[in-house]
Order: sequence, then structure tokens, then C-alpha cells
Amino acid sequence: MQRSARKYAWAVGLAGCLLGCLIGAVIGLLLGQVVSVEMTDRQLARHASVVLERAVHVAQNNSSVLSAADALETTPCSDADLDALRRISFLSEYPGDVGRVESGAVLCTALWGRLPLPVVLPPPQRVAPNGTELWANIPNVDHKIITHVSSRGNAIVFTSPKPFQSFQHGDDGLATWIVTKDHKYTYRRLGGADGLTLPPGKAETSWFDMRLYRAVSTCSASLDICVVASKNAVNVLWPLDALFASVAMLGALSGGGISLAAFLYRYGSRSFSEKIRQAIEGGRLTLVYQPLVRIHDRQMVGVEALARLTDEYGEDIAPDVFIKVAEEGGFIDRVARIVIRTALKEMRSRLKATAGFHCGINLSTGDILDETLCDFLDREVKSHGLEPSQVVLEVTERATADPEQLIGSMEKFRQRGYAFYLDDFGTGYSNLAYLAHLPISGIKLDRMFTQAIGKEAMGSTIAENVCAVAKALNLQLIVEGIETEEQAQYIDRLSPAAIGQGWLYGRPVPAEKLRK
Ligand SMILES: Nc1nc2c(ncn2[C@@H]2O[C@H](COP(=O)(O)O[C@H]3[C@@H](O)[C@H](n4cnc5c(=O)[nH]c(N)nc54)O[C@@H]3COP(=O)(O)O)[C@@H](O)[C@H]2O)c(=O)[nH]1
Repeated sequence: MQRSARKYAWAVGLAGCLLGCLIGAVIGLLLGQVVSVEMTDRQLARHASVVLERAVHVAQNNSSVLSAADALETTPCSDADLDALRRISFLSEYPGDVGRVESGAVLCTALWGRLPLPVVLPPPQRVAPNGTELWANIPNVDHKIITHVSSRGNAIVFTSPKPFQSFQHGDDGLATWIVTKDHKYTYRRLGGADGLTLPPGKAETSWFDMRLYRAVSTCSASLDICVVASKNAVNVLWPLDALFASVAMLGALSGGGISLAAFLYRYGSRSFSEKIRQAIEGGRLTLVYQPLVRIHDRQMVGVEALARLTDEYGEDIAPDVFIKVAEEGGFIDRVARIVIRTALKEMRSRLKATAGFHCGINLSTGDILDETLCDFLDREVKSHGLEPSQVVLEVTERATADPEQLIGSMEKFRQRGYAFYLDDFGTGYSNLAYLAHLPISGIKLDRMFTQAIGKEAMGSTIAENVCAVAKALNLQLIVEGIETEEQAQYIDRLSPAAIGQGWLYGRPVPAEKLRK
């Protein structure tokens, strides 16, 4: 009797244990799923706020460009007017081009000068409360590569897609929709957001809704702009085979707790800027190198060093996101110094071995104005036994500093033997008069024009004009974003001395993977 009672107690205890494990494991898996979904929501919220911040900046920038152009007292499209438009464009952060409209037709732009024939615009797709007329993806205008246009008074701005390019790739399945609050006017869809149709107010997926499709929206308090970001969360419940399921279940409870703790730590109170600063200081800034190739004979003549940053969990942070945060947070000088030191160290043997080989380094405007950077660069170049002529500094055409001050600082570098390439050519002020004054040795045609070769009449025309400008001013032409043979051959016919950069010749790779 006693023995059977003991047996019974054991059986009940064992069953109780198993049931406890099972319940614990199920709770663990559910917890894991909650954490996965919650992490996705956090990632989406962070992404949406970065995109919203960028969209608001672009809109504010366009608005001030329109106001400045509208306030000019010059005769529209006169030489003085075009010069003033180019100056406005040069000083602004984002516009692709600025021009004049009359009776619904574009007459001239800073980039194109006076158009031979006015380009008639379709009726505006939206009129903002301040009277600004808006178009997205205008069909009948030659500027096919420019997707968003705004106009007020007799001024018009063609927004470059550049500020949004880094959000375009849809890495991690992220889709982004930039839209008005009433969701009737779409500014942009990025990263495969074509199917995203939920109105922002209803786009939010509630925390208790465990469906894998997640959507988060955020709207500007001051402007009529919302961003909806969406993706599919990771499903921790499927697919799992029986063995894996049992192991996963046993681990799930503790795993859930650990991931929750990690998650809470990761998304804790530190600001995004602080996280980026810590990632940089924590040695997580690395470099990849993209070949620069003479198009005519495919000889590699140099490389461009491109910065990469990962957070403490190994996730990539896009360069134009962390570069902007570092510029705004006042620690871009650290980025520049780490990039210079690492690039010279990693490229030293190649630079020494190959005559005429150079390493391109991107500098922000703040770096060029930084009075101590030139000495730092000199010290690094000397300590590696290199020559300043082997370093080419790339400065973006959309520089925000006062042109005179910028030119003065660039001169200082040039006197020490460093050359400058003007990056992203075609997306900024594009004023030939300024170009002639800048102490540069080369211009890099922005990839949005290269990628329009063979597709868009305007893209090819720009490429042709830029080749002619480079030749006339005796500047080295570097063509970015060459992805196809057709593009390479087209440029080779126009400018046999051009240098090409793009996926056709090689993607950016770590130093050890760079082709010989
Ligand atoms: N101030 C600093 N800015 C930096 C530094 N490192 C990078 N950057 C700037 O960030 C922007 C984005 O750069 P990245 O994502 O590295 O993109 C580069 C290439 O990957 C991309 N590329 C090159 N070829 C192709 C192509 O064929 N197709 C395609 N879709 N993309 C291509 O272009 C970027 C290089 O651009 P650029 O610098 O304009 O030559 C970028 O603006 C960087 O400048 C840094 O250390 N400091």
C-alpha cells in the first residue's frame, strides 16, 4: 500500500515537472515571439523617425530655397537670375535643381540654364496650405529622373532622390512610405513599399497584436508629412522540427528572459547619437574599398575608402545615416581621423607598390574647415612613408559652408599637395562659375545620372555635358555608379580618359578582398 502510494506520488511529481517544463517552454516561446515582434516594432519606430527627420529637413530646405528664389528681384532667367539661383542652390543642403516657372511651364533652371523650349508641367497633384504646389513622378517632363517637384510663386525646386537613397534598398525587408497625413499624396515609396496602402493613422500594429506583419507610423508635428515603416517580424514558432522544437522549448524560457534583458539594455535610454558615438569609439568603424578603374583599359588606378559602422549587435548602420548624425553631433572629426589612419595603414603597401595609385577619402565640410586636420593628415601620410599626391580628398558638391571659407580651407590642403575631387557632381549647385574657382582636380558624376544612361534622355544629356565640362576645365572625370557594360562604353566614347567606379568593376570590399 505504502509502496503504491510512493509510486503514485512519483508519477504525479514527474507529470507535474513535465507539465511545468511544458508550460514554461510554451511561455518562453511566446515570450520570444513577443520580444521578436517588439524588437521589430522598435526597429521600425527608429527607422521611421530617421526617415521622417530626413523628409522634414528636405521639405524645410525646399521651402527656404523656394522663398529665397521667389524673393529675388532679378529678371527671371536672366544671367544674373541664374547666377543667384545657383548660389541659393549651392548654399542649400538638399535640392537637385532650382528654376523658374511661368504659366505652368519651366523656363530655366540653375543646372540647365535657359531651356530651348519651355517644359510644360501637368496640373499640380497637391497644393500645400502655404500655396506650394507639389508633384511626385511627373510624367511629361524631361526631368524624368527627378521624382518630386515643388513650386511657389515663379520658383520651382526639383528634389534630388539622393537624400533618400540609403533608405531605398529595403534591407531587412524594410518598406517605407512617406505620405501626407490624409494619406492622399505620396511623397515617396522606398524599399518595396509599393503594396503599402494603410493610412498612417491606422497603420500602427498594436503591441498585443502578434501578427508578423508589423507597421509603425510617425507624423511631423509641424508639417504635413507622415512616415509609415513596415516589415515582417521574425517568427520564432515556425519552422521547427521535433528535435529542434524540444531543444528550443527547453531553451526558450531562459532564452526569452535573456533576450528580453538584452533587448531592454539595447533599446535603453541611450540616444541614437550617443550609440553611434560609442560604436565609433568602440572600434566598430571599419573601412571597405571600392576600385577606381580607368574605363578605357580597365586598369585599377586607385580606390575610394568607404566607412562602415555596426552597432554592438553587429547590425549595419547606413553610412549616410551615421555620417549625418556624427556631423550634427559634432564628432565627425573622430570619423575623419579614424578613416584617414585606417585607410593609409590598410592601403600602404598598395600605394607604395603602384606608381600613380591613389586612395580617395571622403571628408565632410566640417573636416575641411577643421584647422587641425591638415596637420593630422600630413603626420599620418609621413608616418606611412607616403606622398600627399597619393591621397585624394572627396568633398561633396552639396557642401553647406560659405563658399569663400570653404575654398580658402581647401587651398590649404592643396598647397600641401593633396588633390580634391568634387563628389556627387550634378546633385548640388552645378554652377560652372563656382566650379572654375574651386581648387579641385576632378569631378565625380553622381550615379543617378550614370544610371539614367540608355534609359532617360536627360541622364545621357547630363553625362555628355559633364564630360564636356571636365574637358573644358581640364579636370579628371570620374563616373560613379557604373553597373553595366553599356554605361561604361557610352562614357568611354565620350571621354576616353575617364575613371569609372561602380559595381561593374567591383563592389566596396575589405582591404584583404580587394582585387590585385
Ligand atoms: N564624410 C564621410 N562620408 C562617407 C564616408 N564613407 C562613406 N561616406 C558617404 O556615405 C555615403 C554612402 O556611401 P556608401 O553607402 O558607402 O555608398 C557608396 C558606394 O557603395 C555606392 N556605389 C558605388 N558604386 C555603385 C554602383 O555601381 N551602384 C550603386 N547603386 N551604388 C554604388 O556609392 C557610394 C559612393 O559614393 P561617393 O562617396 O559619392 O563616391 C556616400 O555619400 C559616401 O560619400 C566617410 O568616411 N566620410
